[in-house]
Amino acid sequence: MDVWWALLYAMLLLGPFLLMQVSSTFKFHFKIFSYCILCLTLSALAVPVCLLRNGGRTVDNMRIIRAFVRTMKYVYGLRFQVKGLENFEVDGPCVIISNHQSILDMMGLMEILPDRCVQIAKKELMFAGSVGLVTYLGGVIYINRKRTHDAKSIMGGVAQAMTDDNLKVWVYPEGTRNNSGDLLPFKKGAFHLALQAKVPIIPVVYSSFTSFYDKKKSLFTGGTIKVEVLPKIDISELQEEDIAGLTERCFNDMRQVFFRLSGKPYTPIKQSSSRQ
Ligand SMILES: CCCCC/C=C\C/C=C\CCCCCCCC(=O)SCCNC(=O)CCNC(=O)[C@H](O)C(C)(C)COP(=O)(O)OP(=O)(O)OC[C@H]1O[C@@H](n2cnc3c(N)ncnc32)[C@H](O)[C@@H]1OP(=O)(O)O
Ligand SMILES: CCCCCCCC/C=C\CCCCCCCC(=O)OC[C@@H](O)COP(=O)(O)O
Repeated sequence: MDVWWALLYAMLLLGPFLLMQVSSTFKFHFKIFSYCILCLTLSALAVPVCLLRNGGRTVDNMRIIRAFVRTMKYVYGLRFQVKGLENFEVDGPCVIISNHQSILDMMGLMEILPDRCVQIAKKELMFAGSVGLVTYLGGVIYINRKRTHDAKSIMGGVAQAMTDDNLKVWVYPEGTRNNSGDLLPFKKGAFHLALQAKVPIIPVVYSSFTSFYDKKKSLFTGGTIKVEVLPKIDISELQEEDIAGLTERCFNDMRQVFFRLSGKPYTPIKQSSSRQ
């Protein structure tokens, strides 16, 4: 009999806790699901607007996509505090690099996206229904990350297009989403691209999402994201052999700003020693 009483007490004590856990996990997944549905719906609305305004695949469609995506932050209670936007005022093309934490980054990207700017994306995005179609219409450049050789040759073509069509290119040098509260070591594609196109690099840093968005804790609430556009880095004097140093410099500079914006103490590490 005592065992039954003990079980009853345990259920009464643990029940609400378990229910809360289940409901917070459910709420998290529901919010992510709703985000995807919203992206698919807005993309489906944006596609005909892009086609009617600009006829087909062109970077001019990015202005339309940007206008649609900028409305999404209100749905999720996100605010952006942006500093250094004047650093985007460069004459002609450039490579923009930024940290990548989650699919929510699309809102931060579109919040500050300069005109005539396309992004480098994994090719899988092309098959994401209306989202894939709208990214195609906006001029997004797709790469196959599993085939380094193909990715490199596509990036080579991009360097030429940047100067021919006066394009800015946005690259996530971490190469994947990373919500760990730190930066992943940078891949080198963005730096080769800047050197091949002979254009400056503009780093952009977003503060850590972990206080309001954390997959492991099923946390997704509203919050403020601090964004800083850093001064351009001139690469005109650099050669191929300087790429490792340039990558390291950008990684360290951005990591330092990332920790400052996220209100966390900075501890230096070497990008090469943090490679996985
Ligand atoms: C209307 C409502 C809409 C709703 C919302 C929807 C969408 C919004 C619309 C539009 C926005 C779309 C935004 C999409 C964002 C998507 C983000 C992503 O998909 S991130 C993932 C894809 N991106 C990347 O991977 C970019 C970063 N990666 C790289 O740059 C890589 O370097 C690489 C080119 C992919 C190669 O990968 P690898 O793993 O092999 O990298 P390494 O850096 O280790 O390089 C190996 C070796 O090669 C040398 N190298 C690299 N690049 C080059 C080059 N271009 N030329 C010559 N050599 C190169 C490098 O130096 C290494 O050699 P070594 O070690 O000797 O130095
Ligand atoms: C009929 C087909 C239906 C397909 C349904 C697809 C569902 C997806 C719908 C909406 C997703 C909205 C995502 C917005 C764009 C996100 C871009 C992005 O952040 O990609 C992640 C990529 O940077 C890195 O990928 P990994 O972290 O390496 O993985």
